[in-house]
Amino acid sequence: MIDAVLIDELKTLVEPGKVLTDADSLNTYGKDWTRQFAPAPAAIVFPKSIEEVQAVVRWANQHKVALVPSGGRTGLSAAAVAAHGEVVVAFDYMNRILAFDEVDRSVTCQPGVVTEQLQNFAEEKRLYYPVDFASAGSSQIGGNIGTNAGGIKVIRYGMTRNWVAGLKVITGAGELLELNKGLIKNATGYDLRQLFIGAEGTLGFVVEATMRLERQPKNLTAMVLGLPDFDALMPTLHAFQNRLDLTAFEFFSDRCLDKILARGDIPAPFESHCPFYALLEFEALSEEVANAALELFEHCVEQGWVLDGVISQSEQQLKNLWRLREDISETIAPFTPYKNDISVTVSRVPAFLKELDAIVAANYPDFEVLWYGHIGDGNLHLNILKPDNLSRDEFFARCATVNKWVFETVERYNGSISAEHGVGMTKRDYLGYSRSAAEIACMKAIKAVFDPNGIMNPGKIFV
Ligand SMILES: O=C(O)CC[C@@H](O)C(=O)O
Ligand SMILES: [Zn+2]
Repeated sequence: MIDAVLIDELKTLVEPGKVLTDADSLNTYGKDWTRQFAPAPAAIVFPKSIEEVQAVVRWANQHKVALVPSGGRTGLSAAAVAAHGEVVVAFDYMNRILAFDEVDRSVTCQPGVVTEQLQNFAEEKRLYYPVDFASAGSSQIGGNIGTNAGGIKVIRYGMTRNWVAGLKVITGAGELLELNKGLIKNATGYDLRQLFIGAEGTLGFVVEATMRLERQPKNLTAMVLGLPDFDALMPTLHAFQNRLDLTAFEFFSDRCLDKILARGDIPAPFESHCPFYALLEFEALSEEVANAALELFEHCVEQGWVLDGVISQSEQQLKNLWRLREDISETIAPFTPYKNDISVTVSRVPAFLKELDAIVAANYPDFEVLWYGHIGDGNLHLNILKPDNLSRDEFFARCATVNKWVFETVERYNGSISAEHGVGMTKRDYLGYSRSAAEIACMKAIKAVFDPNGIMNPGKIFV
């Protein structure tokens, strides 16, 4: 347990007022969006420089105090939750863009830079930061790197990992490492940068990141298609992918759409009611491309894969169509959803989905089950909504009993029990379904190298 003397010592390492211990701050900074674990940090510290982060980590080593990193707190796996008296290191005051290089097309950021801030900065430079998701307005670059954030454009641009050109980190041992230094080519042995991406702060803290930028997409155009069943999804994806370079291929069920439309602020895509919807996006670079999209639509209708559809004709329509998909997570949040974020290779999605849907239907006959996700990446989000008559604990306990069947299916399909939300505390006990015992032993050994005293976000990913 951390006593007042230790907290006073911590206060000397940062600027005045940058250690908070009031109940409100502990509650706010001690949790992420999972809301599944009660936050109980001992203090929140806000460093303003690399040197201050380093001093905090050294102090934590000296006194064996556990540290939890905190960014935009939009995570969905409880990786940034401090539930056991840890000190939370929040990067809100390290939120500046430090440098831009137009030749390298790179931008150097402090970890607290908000994703949207980077996206807007890139736009000002007539470039593009392509990692995007609904929480881009709050999530921070440090957290995106810690979780290797994915989102809605992965089919074309890949995960955050693809965009990290260099990192400065403070390891759990308190050392500053400068990893890869923005290079494209660097064949000098182990690429330690990659270890810190997706490590959920268990090896050290990212204190600076050089991110790559891309050319801006031109004339982005979205289509929302209504589909009769799951089976129509993959042939539709293949048909479009064969002729168009897609920037997104997402899907959601009618139940998701019902929840969105019930808000009353987003128009329905079209009148027909369909069991499933796909949202695809491409750059309409020429009339030929636009015509190809329409031909593909007609082809899919003829094949019986698509029942109805709409194509965006303006920037506003593009935005509205995207909201049908992007706003699902936030819209269903008040229904206390039980979440699963799973993936398999794209070719295995149809069989996998069928098996899972049967498991879910058999085990949750009285629950409302919502399917959506990044189907073009093989990534499904399964959300189960809590019925009013069940307590939160009862509901989560019932969902957890079915996890075993879901994860066994994931394992049989060589899939992942966490496609893009990370492991944190929510998936920790299930890691063995996706990683072998030998792999987990290697991961633990790696952690011991960078974090010999086990102070960096302990209890996340594995115990
Ligand atoms: O809340 C979820 O289950 C998914 C959130 C996010 O990854 C999304 O794709 O909308
Ligand atoms: Zn997602």
